[in-house]
Amino acid sequence: MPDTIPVKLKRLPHGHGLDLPAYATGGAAGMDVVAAENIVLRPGSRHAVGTGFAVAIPPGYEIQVRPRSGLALKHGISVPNAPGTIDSDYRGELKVILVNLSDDNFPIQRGDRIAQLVLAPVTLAAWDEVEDLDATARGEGGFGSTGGHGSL
Ligand SMILES: O=c1ccn([C@H]2C[C@H](O)[C@@H](COP(=O)(O)OP(=O)(O)OP(=O)(O)O)O2)c(=O)[nH]1
Repeated sequence: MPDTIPVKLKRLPHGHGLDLPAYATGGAAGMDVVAAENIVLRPGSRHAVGTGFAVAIPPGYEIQVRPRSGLALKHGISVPNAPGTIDSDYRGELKVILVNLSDDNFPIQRGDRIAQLVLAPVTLAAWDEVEDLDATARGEGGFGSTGGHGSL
């Protein structure tokens, strides 16, 4: 079993009675998180869905907000900013931005599992500004420079 990291969580008034984010299986990487509100997501629309809680993530970590594959595949419900970033110094309500990519209304009930949260370590970069970068075989090639999507 991986180590667990304590993360402080504060329920907000409208979050009382809801399930806390939880790992659905022993090997799950993400905790399923539930909606704290009822809403109908119309085709093509987006909404920042409240979860009813705020967190204090330890320094050196972030929480990533990721879509659930079942909702994406069956209903076209995704997280347009995936993975959403919850910073360790953020103290507001954790929200899940959802987008409805289907042609049908998608009703969300309070308590429905809408996304998953992954606690992840953060590595900070320190820029080292230089005049020249080391040469590589790729060079400036990118954005399809190695060919299309056919096999190599
Ligand atoms: O899916 C998300 C993404 C962000 N946040 C919260 C936590 C995060 O720490 C804060 C800021 O997010 P981000 O840095 O992605 O937003 P921004 O558009 O750059 O806004 P800001 O200028 O407030 O940083 O908003 C959420 O609750 N859910």
